[in-house]
Amino acid sequence: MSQHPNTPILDRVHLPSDLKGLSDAELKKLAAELRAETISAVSETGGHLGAGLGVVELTVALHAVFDAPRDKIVWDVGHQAYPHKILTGRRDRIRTIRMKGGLSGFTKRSESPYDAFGTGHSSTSISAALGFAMGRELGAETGDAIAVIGDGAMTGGMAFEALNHAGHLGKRLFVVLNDNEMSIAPPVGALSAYLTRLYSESAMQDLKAVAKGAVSLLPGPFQQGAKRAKELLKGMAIGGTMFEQLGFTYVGPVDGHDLDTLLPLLRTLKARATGPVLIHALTQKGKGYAPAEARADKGHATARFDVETGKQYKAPSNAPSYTRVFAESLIREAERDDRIVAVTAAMPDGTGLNLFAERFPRRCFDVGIAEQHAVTFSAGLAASGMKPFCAIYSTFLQRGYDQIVHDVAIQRLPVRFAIDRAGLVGADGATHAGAFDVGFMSSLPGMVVMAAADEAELVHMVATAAAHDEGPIAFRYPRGEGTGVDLPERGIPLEIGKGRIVAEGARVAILSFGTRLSEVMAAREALAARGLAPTVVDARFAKPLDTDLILRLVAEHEALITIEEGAIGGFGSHVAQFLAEQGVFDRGYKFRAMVLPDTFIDHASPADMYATAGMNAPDIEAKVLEVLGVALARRA
Ligand SMILES: Cc1ncc(C[n+]2csc(CCOP(=O)(O)OP(=O)(O)O)c2C)c(N)n1
Ligand SMILES: CC(=O)[C@@H](O)[C@H](O)COP(=O)(O)O
Ligand SMILES: [Mg+2]
Repeated sequence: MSQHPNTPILDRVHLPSDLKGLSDAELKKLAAELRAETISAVSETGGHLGAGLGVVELTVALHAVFDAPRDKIVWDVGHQAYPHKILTGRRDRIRTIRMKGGLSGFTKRSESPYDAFGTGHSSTSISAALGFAMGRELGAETGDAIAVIGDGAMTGGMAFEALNHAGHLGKRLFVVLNDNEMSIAPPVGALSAYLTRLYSESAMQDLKAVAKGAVSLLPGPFQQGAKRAKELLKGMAIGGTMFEQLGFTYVGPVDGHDLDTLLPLLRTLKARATGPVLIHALTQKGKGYAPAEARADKGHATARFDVETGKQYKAPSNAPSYTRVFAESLIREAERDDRIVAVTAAMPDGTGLNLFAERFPRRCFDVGIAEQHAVTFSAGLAASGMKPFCAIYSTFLQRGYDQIVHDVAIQRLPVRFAIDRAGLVGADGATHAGAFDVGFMSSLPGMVVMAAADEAELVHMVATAAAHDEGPIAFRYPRGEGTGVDLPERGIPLEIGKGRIVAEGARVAILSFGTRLSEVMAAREALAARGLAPTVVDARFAKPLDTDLILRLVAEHEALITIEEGAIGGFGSHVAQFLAEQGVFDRGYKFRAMVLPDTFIDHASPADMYATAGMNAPDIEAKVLEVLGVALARRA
């Protein structure tokens, strides 16, 4: 069907196969339309903007040259995949992204055959792409494997594990290093400096010659006896790039926004590559949208915004965020104790340690996206007598678990783990849920595990951690705003292993661990209408348990219910284990543990996710009635 010449090309593109018939000039026009559509969509939904704008041309070029879904494109982290989603049959749903029932904010296999691999956590793409490549070598029905990994993600250790293995195997694999000189914050580390040298010391390869068919600029494997890329890098001390030392053909640096370069380059590489190839593409995070380009984070994450002005529509906050309360409390403790230092893994702003770094620049370390290193680096700091606060989101702390066990717990080193984003986090969905830290931390001998019920409790827990030198200690708190409770002038160290009674009552005792406490109190209010008034306790500690208090509650109540923002294996499991060992269940004592269900809960608002998990006030009310055998009359 002939289209009106002014019909946007994007209106004609539903799947990557629709790109094959487009000329290079039309592909360039498409890129401009795709960028505009990405900006428009994110302005309505909020989400990750800068990274996607930085890969618009790469997205068009990769889908024009390669043949997804047979060819597997793996987007590292996946936060840059909005343009990819628009080109792969999801333009009609892109304005549902990160919303309940909508598209995931990252790539997700169950969402589309074009999402070759689920991402969300950084630095996994090369490993996954190599897996696809070796599957192909062994006869799987797949084509090429292409990992698109950012300069920030490249600082993740597993990226090097994968490069090392890929270089060893020597099989055809493409790695596009999307180098925009940004992580969430400006990147840290020697690798970033090295990458900068790669394109400051060596002329940007003028690969336009490739467009004329002259391939003389490409490295040796692409033509007999020709000069290798090393000619372009001969000024480098090591004679060739680090990537070549690892067995890759290094191609670059190239302009990652120039389709006149990218298209012929990718076509040539696709036609000729016989082994692993790393294409070093220079891009700009937030490219093509001035308000994003101008921001310090280049528009990494954004609320909904006005396209014309870039002004974000941010709901007014009623209370400081838990993150801010943590950071300000830590600063106050650090003013009194110069042994306190802080460690973040590429999340200075997300953890609030950017505030700490402003105050104590020499005592704050951003190690890059390197959680394993962050943990053992903290262990080294503790072993040297410092008081390290290792601030890592619950979900990302999973990356450093062996280091927590082997380097911290076994040696009983007093590392303080500030575990932010505990529980269900909302729009980032299942990959970012802080669901498991209570379980994996409280099973470790000698680990103290706390959860703040509100931001005032968090202030005291920071003080408790600062004072606790006997071994490792962890405290968790959720994403987002606090409850608005008054904050104490100064944190007072809590007695380790002791909970607090929040409300005296009868018949049922609810032992709450963390911020479900507010929902518990709301349920208690609703139960009053039925003449029921449960005792409510803020456990404060999952380890060590307040066993005296638990036994007293058992003695004084018919039933005990625990609740926590975590999966099975955490606080409730430890209470159940303790009661079982005490023989409490032998006499049929009633006990329920409210934990996250044994499933991964998709993105929505945190309240909606907790409703799905059955852990809001109505669910708690129902649990009390169920354990007492009281029928829950239909609520009007
Ligand atoms: C293991 C892990 N740690 C931290 C994060 C948080 N995070 C998301 S994106 C990002 C920066 C990624 O930088 P880069 O790879 O350069 O991509 P860019 O945003 O620059 O496109 C970080 C630290 C994560 N997703 N996974
Ligand atoms: C893509 C990624 O992993 C981070 O940007 C993450 O989304 C940050 O989460 P917060 O928004 O909770 O800081
Ligand atoms: Mg980057």
